[in-house]
Amino acid sequence: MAESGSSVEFSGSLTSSNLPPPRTRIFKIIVIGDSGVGKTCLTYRFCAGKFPEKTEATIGVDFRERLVEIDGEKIKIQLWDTAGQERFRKSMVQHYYRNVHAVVFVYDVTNGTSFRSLPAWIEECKQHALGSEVPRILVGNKCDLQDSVQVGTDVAQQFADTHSMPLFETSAKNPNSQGDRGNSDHVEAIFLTVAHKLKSQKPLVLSQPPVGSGGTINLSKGGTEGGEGARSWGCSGGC
Ligand SMILES: Nc1nc2c(ncn2[C@@H]2O[C@H](COP(=O)(O)OP(=O)(O)OP(=O)(O)O)[C@@H](O)[C@H]2O)c(=O)[nH]1
Repeated sequence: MAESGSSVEFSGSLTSSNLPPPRTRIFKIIVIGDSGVGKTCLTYRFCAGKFPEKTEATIGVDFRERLVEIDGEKIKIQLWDTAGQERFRKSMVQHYYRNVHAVVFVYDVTNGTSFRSLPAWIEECKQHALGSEVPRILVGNKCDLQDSVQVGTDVAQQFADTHSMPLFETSAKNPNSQGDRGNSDHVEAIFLTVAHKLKSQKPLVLSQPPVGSGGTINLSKGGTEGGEGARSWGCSGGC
């Protein structure tokens, strides 16, 4: 299959037997926020269908993907789980801000500092040409820890409105903890909502996640179990 931008020479007549298979669209969604807010758990929850038994701080970026079918079309949702710790992210930043279709900002409802960091994360996205024209959502995670909540829904909703983002409060650990959601999986609904929005916007097709021209893609990171298609990307040297 040709990569985007290259041409394919084709001779002979096109019949249903020699037509190339339809390409699967890939939506690249980056997940951003302070260290420990639950980005790995949320992405794992969506791609592997469960809460990971243990996680370690993400180094560089991990990506997980899941094939879904929306209105009869198979779509690959690729979630890029970025490192929250500055020391683990700076070499990779250029890589994960390329060809992004949507951004998910995450804070921890039990950690006011993670909420107050959001303007800085929004600013970093803007500096990489990801402003309000790119679909963005705000997720308040760890709602299962009801006795420790520091960031109320009203203040979060006000922030989301100011930045024209929908707000979702959820829990990667107990995704059914939202009373109004009954037995449905709230984490699932959040990412599928983003995918529906992207599908209606007919975004770019990517054949593969972009691999940086410089540096080494390092397929090693302990700690998290992989979801469907889970890979871990660390980058060393010249990234
Ligand atoms: N109670 C509860 N704990 C959670 C939830 N989501 C994540 N955690 C816990 O929070 C800790 C950090 O979760 P991670 O998913 O590794 O956080 P992260 O944002 O990926 O962190 P970095 O990789 O350092 O950026 C882990 O101990 C998780 O088990 C949740 O919804 N509820």
